[in-house]
Amino acid sequence: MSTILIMINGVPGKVATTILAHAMNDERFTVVPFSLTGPGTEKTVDVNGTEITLVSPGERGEVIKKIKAEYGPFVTVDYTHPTAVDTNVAFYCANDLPFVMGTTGGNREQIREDVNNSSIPAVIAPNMAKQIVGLQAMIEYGAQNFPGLFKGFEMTVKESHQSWKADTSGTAKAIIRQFNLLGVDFTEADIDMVRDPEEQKAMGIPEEHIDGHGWHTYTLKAPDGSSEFGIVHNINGRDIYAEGTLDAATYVEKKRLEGVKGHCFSMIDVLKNI
Ligand SMILES: NC(=O)C1=CN([C@@H]2O[C@H](COP(=O)(O)OP(=O)(O)OC[C@H]3O[C@@H](n4cnc5c(N)ncnc54)[C@H](OP(=O)(O)O)[C@@H]3O)[C@@H](O)[C@H]2O)C=CC1
Ligand SMILES: O=C(O)C1=N[C@H](C(=O)O)C[C@H](O)C1
Repeated sequence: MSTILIMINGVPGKVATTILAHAMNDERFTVVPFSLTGPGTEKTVDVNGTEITLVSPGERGEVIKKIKAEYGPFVTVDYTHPTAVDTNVAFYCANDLPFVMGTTGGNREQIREDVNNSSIPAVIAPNMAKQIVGLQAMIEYGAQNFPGLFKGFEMTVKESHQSWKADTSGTAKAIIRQFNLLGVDFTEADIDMVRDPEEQKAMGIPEEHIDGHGWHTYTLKAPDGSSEFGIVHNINGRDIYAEGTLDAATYVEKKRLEGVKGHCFSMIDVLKNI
């Protein structure tokens, strides 16, 4: 059976490197040993004994032509930086690189429009952990079938991540949008973001995961105070994102082979079809 060629961008970043290590151990994939990265000065990095060549933003136009000529079609996975999302998507669309976008941030409407106007399929989602995607699907079902169910309820949202995270949680933003449809009055600005390690330790986040976690709590209180509902998803480390990301990569490859062009899929699409 032939394997799927995969290039993971954002190495030596934390999540990109984790996903790369998982892909190397997954018999469905062969890794393209290049990674489009940021302006850092490293030229190569060793990941589990494989040398990955890092391609800086200024070099990528030339290098990608050579990679395509040498390897043929491959799936691109992006775990880079919120400030890089818009230009990366424009680059993937312009160079016909079907992709999985795990990076949060950017202009989400614009990136969907870019894909819709391109010749490639893509999966775009702020969370690739399949159990969280399942939870999102349940909330979306509620929003579509019982709009206004939580009207008048008071919502609080707390999300905690490693101190250097560049943006507000993309997952929290996506879940809030569904709760808005369920009737809750809440905006992204109301999210309680925790980035202070001391506060995180006091919340019970294990010391070894202060530098890599995503803890989310959503609570809803009835207007008369008589009832309270809660949703919690607490993730330590980054391994949980690998399975969903790699399933999304197989999905994008399947869509490419089917000839799908200019279409954005979600992780809920992936979950339903894998
Ligand atoms: N969808 C999901 O399930 C998940 C999404 N995420 C998201 O993934 C993203 C990455 O997170 P994380 O690994 O923790 O971040 P890191 O800061 O550890 O890594 C980001 C990497 O991106 C690189 N980078 C910066 N600019 C560019 C550019 N223009 N093109 C390509 N690469 C660039 C950085 O390079 P340099 O050091 O040179 O700047 C760095 O290597 C975040 O948006 C995060 O929210 C995280 C977990 C799960
Ligand atoms: O930066 C992270 O770490 C994470 N980012 C995603 C988000 O912004 O929601 C997903 C997860 O929470 C981890």
